Amino acid sequence: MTDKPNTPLLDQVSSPADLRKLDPAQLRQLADELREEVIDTVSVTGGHLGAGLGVVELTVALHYIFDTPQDRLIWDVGHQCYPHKILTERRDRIRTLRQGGGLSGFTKRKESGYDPFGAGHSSTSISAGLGFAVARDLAGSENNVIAVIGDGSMSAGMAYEAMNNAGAQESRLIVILNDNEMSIAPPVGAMSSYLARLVSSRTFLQLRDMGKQLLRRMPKIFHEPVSRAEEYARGMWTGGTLFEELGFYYVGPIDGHNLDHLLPVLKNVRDVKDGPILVHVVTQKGKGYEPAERSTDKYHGVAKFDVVTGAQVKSSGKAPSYTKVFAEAIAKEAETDDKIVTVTAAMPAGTGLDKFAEKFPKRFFDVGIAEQHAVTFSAGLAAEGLKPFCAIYSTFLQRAYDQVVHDVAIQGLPVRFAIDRAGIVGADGATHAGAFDLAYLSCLPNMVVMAAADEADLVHMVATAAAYNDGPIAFRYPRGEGRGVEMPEKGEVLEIGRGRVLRKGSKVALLSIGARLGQCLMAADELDAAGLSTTVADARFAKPLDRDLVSRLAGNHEVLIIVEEGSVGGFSAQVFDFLADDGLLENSLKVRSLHLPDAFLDHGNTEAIYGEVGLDAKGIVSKVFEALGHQTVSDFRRA
Ligand SMILES: Cc1ncc(C[n+]2csc(CCOP(=O)(O)OP(=O)(O)O)c2C)c(N)n1
Ligand SMILES: CC(=O)[C@@H](O)[C@H](O)COP(=O)(O)O
Ligand SMILES: [Mg+2]
Repeated sequence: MTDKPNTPLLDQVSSPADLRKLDPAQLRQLADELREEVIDTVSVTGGHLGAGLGVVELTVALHYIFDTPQDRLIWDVGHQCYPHKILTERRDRIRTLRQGGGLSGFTKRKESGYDPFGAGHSSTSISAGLGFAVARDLAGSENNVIAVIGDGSMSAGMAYEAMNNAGAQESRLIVILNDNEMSIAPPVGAMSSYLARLVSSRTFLQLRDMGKQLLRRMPKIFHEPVSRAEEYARGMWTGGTLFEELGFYYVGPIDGHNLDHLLPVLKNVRDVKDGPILVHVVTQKGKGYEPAERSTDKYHGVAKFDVVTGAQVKSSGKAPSYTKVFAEAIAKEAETDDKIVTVTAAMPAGTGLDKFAEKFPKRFFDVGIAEQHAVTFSAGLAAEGLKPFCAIYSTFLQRAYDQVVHDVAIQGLPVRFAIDRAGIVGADGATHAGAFDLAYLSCLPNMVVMAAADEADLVHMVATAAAYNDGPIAFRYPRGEGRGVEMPEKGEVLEIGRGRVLRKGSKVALLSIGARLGQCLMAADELDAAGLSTTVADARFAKPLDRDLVSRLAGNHEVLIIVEEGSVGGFSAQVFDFLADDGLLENSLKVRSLHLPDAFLDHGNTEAIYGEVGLDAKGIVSKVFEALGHQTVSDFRRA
């Protein structure tokens, strides 16, 4: 392709096929334009910025050297894939990123053939890549498989399980380790220190030692005359690393922003015909955008922002976020209880525990992206008499389910699970929605499960969890701001398994669990106004269920609506089970439940999603009329 004067190169490149027509000398300009496009886009959509900026050159080089989509390119987490989306036929929709009906903020199979594997959660790429590689071998195909994984994501067990398996297989798999010395926060752990040492200690000596061994696999670069760039690439072959011990060929470290280095190395790697290979690429998170480079989180995830100043749009801030309320409450409890310790799996800011860490550095543990370990580590702490608060997003706790069951619940250990982001999360979509915790925790013997109806209730639940020592206890709360209720001076210890009635009526009962309570109260206003006297109750506990409360609601009302921001099989299922067992469904009671549908909900505006699934006041009112056999309020009035 010829470079048209004054025409941005990016305008000529809508697919990797277009990209491959460019001269290598043009790729620098293309990368610069791509970076600008990413910044510009995220300034209007918000989203994950720093990670994508760090892999602009890598993205260009990968699509240039490899024959995507025939060659399978798998991005770990997928939060760094915006440059990839722009280059793979999605530039025209890039400004719909993370909006309802628009592009996902992560890789997604159903969105594009260039996304062979979807993600959102970390550390899956090597396992998936090995699956693709083995399937290719069984089919007798020749395509390459490339997994790109970050240094933070390398801390998770899955990555080691995958390397352990890949290192023992003959399958040809390319793993690119994108080392930017950052997770969301600065990375923690021995692996992170090891990578830092590896980067700073590479020497030519190791190279020569490994030369012979590599010769077998790398005939091309060692036998053919080489250009200066290839000479550089050759200079990067080293040995004796942890990765080599695991059976990988290790290449690197290389400067991931230097296309003159990336291109020949990737080309040579492409031409290796067997075995797993790991290319260690060093990049800078937030590269090329000064406000991101200089910020401590490298603009990992941002709201909409002003491109010139980097200033992000602030939230309306009417009420404190649940995360902040949790962070303050746990710090307060810890002041008077030195047994309290906190654990996060690489989300110190996301869970609010960074504030706890400032106050109690010795009682705070960031274990890296390692949810399974976080849970069992907490179990060990609890077994020795400490009071661990293990703060994990609902969606990420899914990864540690066996640890919750086997290491915590069966042994009845008093681990306190602070489950943030429970319910709809909006722009991150299905991979991050906290849909299932009520279902997967309430079915476990020995478990106490609470859900905060508002930010004041969350303070009480923190106090309750701190005081409860008889077994595991969990409390869930949603992403975002509270309802603006009055805050208590101090958390009050709640009676385990006891709900509360907020307003009393006689015809309709709304039994809410969690933060949809506000919508239930609004619905009750409407129902009362329509002549349907309405009770609103807050179950507070999904387990143990307040059977007395449920019996009273069932016995004294004509309609009972159960409202929860959770999946099928959650709180409603527990209530139905009890109603059926107790014979309470055998009278004239009309019971309905409002929960998340049996579907994975795509990303979008949170309020819009509530409307779509009927989990707002309007949906609750409609459900009541539906139960009474009327479609609308007017139908009801006419009847
Ligand atoms: C299982 C899981 N836990 C936590 C997260 C939240 N998370 C998303 S990206 C990220 C940091 C990843 O670091 P790294 O792989 O180095 O990528 P970088 O952002 O530095 O490019 C974390 C902790 C996640 N997506 N999945
Ligand atoms: C990619 C990822 O998993 C996280 O960055 C996540 O998007 C954070 O979500 P919150 O913004 O809710 O903390
Ligand atoms: Mg990183």
